[in-house]
Amino acid sequence: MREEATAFVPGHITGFFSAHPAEDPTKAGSRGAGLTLTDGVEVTVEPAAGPEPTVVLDGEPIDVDPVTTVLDTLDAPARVEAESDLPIGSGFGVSGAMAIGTALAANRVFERKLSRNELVTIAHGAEVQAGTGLGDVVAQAHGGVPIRLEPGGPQDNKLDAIPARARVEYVTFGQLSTSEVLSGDTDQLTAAGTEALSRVVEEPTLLSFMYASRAFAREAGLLTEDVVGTIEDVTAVGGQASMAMLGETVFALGTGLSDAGYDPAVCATHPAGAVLK
Ligand SMILES: Nc1ncnc2c1ncn2[C@@H]1O[C@H](COP(=O)(O)OP(=O)(O)O)[C@@H](O)[C@H]1O
Ligand SMILES: CC(C)(COP(=O)(O)O)[C@@H](O)C(=O)O
Repeated sequence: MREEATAFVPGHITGFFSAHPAEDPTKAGSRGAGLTLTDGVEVTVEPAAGPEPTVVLDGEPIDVDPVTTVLDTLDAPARVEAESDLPIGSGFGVSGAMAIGTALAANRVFERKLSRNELVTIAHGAEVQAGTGLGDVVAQAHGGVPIRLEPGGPQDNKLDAIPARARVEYVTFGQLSTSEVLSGDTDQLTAAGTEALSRVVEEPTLLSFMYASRAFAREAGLLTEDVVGTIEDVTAVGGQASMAMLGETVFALGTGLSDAGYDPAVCATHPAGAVLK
């Protein structure tokens, strides 16, 4: 057994998505598109001192169901320490990042000898089962600007990508519970997500991704006053912004938010996917 291993996982902002439930959580998931980010989560795994696993995020103990499930599945009694550039619960896929980072690092520390696809499948299934996400894990494993054409883990889904990179700015106003939204009626959201995906498939550019994301945000009925006002401010100065699903967060390409007078966090699209360091 190794002493410890660390993985870096990019954050993932979903612009739009449709929900595709299935009995088997490794086959369930979402279609959609989003941006993976150079801001992300660094996850370090070491054997736990006692029999109980512990999970710590930015110095505070935390319960993240998908992480517990990943540790159980890998039979890895571990201490997981995560450092995040991004807030949890605000649409950046932090729970998914912790799940896949834990899977990659625990596989190494406990010498489980699973393949990358097997580890991504475990993390994806754990995230879907917990209701904390549907497509973040596979997007975060891929990197870039992934288009999720078919739902599910790596054995079932189909991914493409927008061949582009960009500076990304974001501001967060608060949290939105992904599991609450996903456990409600998702019909309207899925209809809007399907329409948005067909636009981006027809024209896989960042600009069409932003148009499709804004239309989705409007139609999905999830906008808050702060989010609407901020998107309008960016539009007024000729920028491109939309809402990060599912969080009270606005993201913009280039200098959209700073041009509109905000003081955003700044990063870029991530060129690769989750990696062991
Ligand atoms: N202080 C906290 N704030 C938000 N989520 C928390 C907190 N502590 C634990 N959690 C858990 O973390 C997960 C966050 O999932 P989610 O809302 O999908 O976030 P993200 O958008 O970052 O993936 C949930 O399982 C939630 O129960
Ligand atoms: C939008 C969401 C269902 C949740 O994303 P988050 O709140 O960041 O966990 C995502 O997993 C997706 O399928 O696109």
